[in-house]
Amino acid sequence: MENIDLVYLDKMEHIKKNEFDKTLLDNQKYLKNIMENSIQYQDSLGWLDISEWAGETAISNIMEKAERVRRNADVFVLVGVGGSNQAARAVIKALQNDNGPEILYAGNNISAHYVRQLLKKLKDKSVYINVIAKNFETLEPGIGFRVLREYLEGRYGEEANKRITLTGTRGSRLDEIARDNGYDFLTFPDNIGGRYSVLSDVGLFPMAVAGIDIKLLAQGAKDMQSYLHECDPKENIALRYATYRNLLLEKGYDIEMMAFFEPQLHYFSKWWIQLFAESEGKDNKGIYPVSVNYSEDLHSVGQYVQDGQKIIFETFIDVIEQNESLILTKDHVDDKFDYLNDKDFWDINKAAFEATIYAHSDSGIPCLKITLPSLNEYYFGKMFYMFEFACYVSGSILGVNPFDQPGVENYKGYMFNKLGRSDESK
Ligand SMILES: O=P(O)(O)OC[C@H]1O[C@](O)(CO)[C@@H](O)[C@@H]1O
Repeated sequence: MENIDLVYLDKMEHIKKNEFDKTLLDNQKYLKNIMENSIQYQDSLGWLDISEWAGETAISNIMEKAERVRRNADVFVLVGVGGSNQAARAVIKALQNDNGPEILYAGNNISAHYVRQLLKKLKDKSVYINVIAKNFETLEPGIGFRVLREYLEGRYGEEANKRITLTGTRGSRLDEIARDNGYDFLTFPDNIGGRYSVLSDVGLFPMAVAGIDIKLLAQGAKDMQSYLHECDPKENIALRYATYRNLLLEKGYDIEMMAFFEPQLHYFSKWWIQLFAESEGKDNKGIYPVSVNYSEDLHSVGQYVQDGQKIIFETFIDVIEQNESLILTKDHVDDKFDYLNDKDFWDINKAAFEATIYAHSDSGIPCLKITLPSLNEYYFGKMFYMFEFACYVSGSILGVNPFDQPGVENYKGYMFNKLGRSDESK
């Protein structure tokens, strides 16, 4: 199988070749530190070797449990927020085909309107849910679970417990609730934070329920792991990516914009945003990660990217293998689009991609291009592992702890006060 590739386009030479080579050499010390299993973040590195939580036994256990739900569910509701739902949602939204249960999402907002609409969608359907939360203190999944639990008990009575799977850390409140009520329980690994948890029960169980080939996804991640751990450091895509982005930050490029022309990648970019924002945005440091869904967003932020302040660099995802075809046929109306007759949407989209990256890099915007051989489970696995690894390297270069998120707690304190949470309910 081919690998993911990284190309850097920089017409104005913001980063000179010798500067890059020298910095890359210098940054190899961070890679070495990671490979030598630095003890610094030992309690957060359960994702680094995927065999710990996504080895063969784990995968077959997940598949067996998922098969029971797949056979019986019309609708499967994933209840979770942030690292607890983003990775599964990214893959399911991109790759799920028509067979298997419909996957819905709850516990990722506190909107009365959203939850009411969701409950309407469950009517007359066979409903199963999976609640995923590391500590089960976050408000969104907490009250999302309560609403759905009441709904399921109202509809199925004592049988409701067979329709509920909880994913939490061993010994957590969620674990106790599962034991007290006879719910199925999966493990949220203690040694993995939410945003790094895709290759564990957290990300893989909902994917398997949706019919995603999780074996292939784990294989992609495993191959990327071996490559990143064994390749020549000068070729290491994660080290190169981390080096480019930190050099660009030093030169005033404070915003990284992930850009793609396949809407299938929308939720993947949301996963990527959480990964880098929570890992690097601390101690008054970090690149601000955002994403754009081109070509649509060329008609909104495209103007700013091209002509606005030069504070943005773009990371394009270029999908190589054509995954669909739609030919524009000649039409009886003279709509002035005949120059596109017999052309495939795929090729028109590619032309838009090439024109955009040319126009942006030509006007001095530094552009990274990640070539993705195909949009399938295998390459999603590779991308997940590559970006997680790169985030660890990049956070180390930046000098921050890539595994905590102390800032998130701030607003929570004020919100809990407003809502009257007492110390006893902690
Ligand atoms: O799995 P939990 O504990 O509900 O946390 C969900 C998410 O909430 C956050 O703490 C942010 O509020 C993320 O870091 C995390 O992924």
